[in-house]
Amino acid sequence: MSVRIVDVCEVTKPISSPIRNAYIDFTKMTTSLVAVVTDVVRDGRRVVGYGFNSNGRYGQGGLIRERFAPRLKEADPKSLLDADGGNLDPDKVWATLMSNEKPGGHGERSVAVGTIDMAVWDAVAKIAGKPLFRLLAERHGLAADPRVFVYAAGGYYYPGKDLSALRGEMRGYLDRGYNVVKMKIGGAPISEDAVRIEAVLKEIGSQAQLAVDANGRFDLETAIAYAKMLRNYPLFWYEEAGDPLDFALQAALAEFYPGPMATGENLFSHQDARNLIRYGGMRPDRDWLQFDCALSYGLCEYQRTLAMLKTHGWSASRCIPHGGHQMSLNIAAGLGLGGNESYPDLFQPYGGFPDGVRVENGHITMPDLPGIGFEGKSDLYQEMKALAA
Ligand SMILES: O=C([O-])CC(=O)C(=O)O
Ligand SMILES: [Mg+2]
Repeated sequence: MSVRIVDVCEVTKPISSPIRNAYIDFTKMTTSLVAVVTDVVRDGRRVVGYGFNSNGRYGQGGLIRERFAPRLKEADPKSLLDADGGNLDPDKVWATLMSNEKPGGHGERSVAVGTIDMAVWDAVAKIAGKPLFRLLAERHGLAADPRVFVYAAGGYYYPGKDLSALRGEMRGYLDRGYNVVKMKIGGAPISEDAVRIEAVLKEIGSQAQLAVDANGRFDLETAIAYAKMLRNYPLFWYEEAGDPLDFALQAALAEFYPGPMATGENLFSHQDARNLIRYGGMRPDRDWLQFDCALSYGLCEYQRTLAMLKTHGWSASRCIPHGGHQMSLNIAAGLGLGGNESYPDLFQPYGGFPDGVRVENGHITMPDLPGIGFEGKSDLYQEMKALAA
């Protein structure tokens, strides 16, 4: 049996809402939805792999349609296959996507490639007839753990949102089974943010822990001022204080903030991730890494990032990716990450879990669906099917 990619389709979809973090609002946010259509038939249906990019970087239709999809469609189909020709080889597909691309400058193209890569892995696992997390665990000689820690991200600035609305939002997450919640900081004066944090801490009490996210807004002086305020609270983490590429700022901050810090969602290659590990002063015993494969060249690249972390003494369990998608849930369950982000009320239908999956004590259990599991989430699959089925 041979496998052939017969089409790569893309459509750009809105994931807009009036929310705001310290850096951007999401009133015009979009995502690319991609389908990699194969000529393989499973259970009477053509195998189609699906992917989309995480929130925050907009759709990548131009790059996908003009540069990356044509490379796959023009490639010799045999050059994309694994050793026995029975499935696609994601690394060979990745190398084809990245042919004639210079090193460095990892910007939008890492999002475009990450989106296609998600669809390729979905197709590969479906052709293998397995959930992606089981396929990944097998390939790495690991035991899959379908139980994955998830936390509820939200707490955005929103027109007219007062403290009681913020508290109500957080209460809603606790009611849905989460025990870690996240809110935005840095989009208001520090005194106001301190009041917001106190209000949330009062609401969640001992039922949950709070993480805060500055979205890269602060200069060193402000990051330190916040560190001095935040260190008075037992926070789950202090996220992305300064510019994602300002490793010196991140390293300096550790002197002022003994608690856990998190960053990495805006680093888009294993080389950028390596620079954070080399120069960012991140502490493998307490800090968290948030690289998101759907923004950073996909799972092929994420596996290189995990290998790099290992050589630097970091455990995969320190990774809790940004993005709230099922792709990272599979990586977490298959490769032993520390968990995954989730946005219970945002970016639908792309984020979240298959229908019927519930959060219990801050964890979900992955159902055994072939591929990434998108077919188990009916509102999402509806959009995917409309693109290609
Ligand atoms: O607001 C955003 O851009 C999303 C974000 O940082 C997160 O989920 O950590
Ligand atoms: Mg963040």
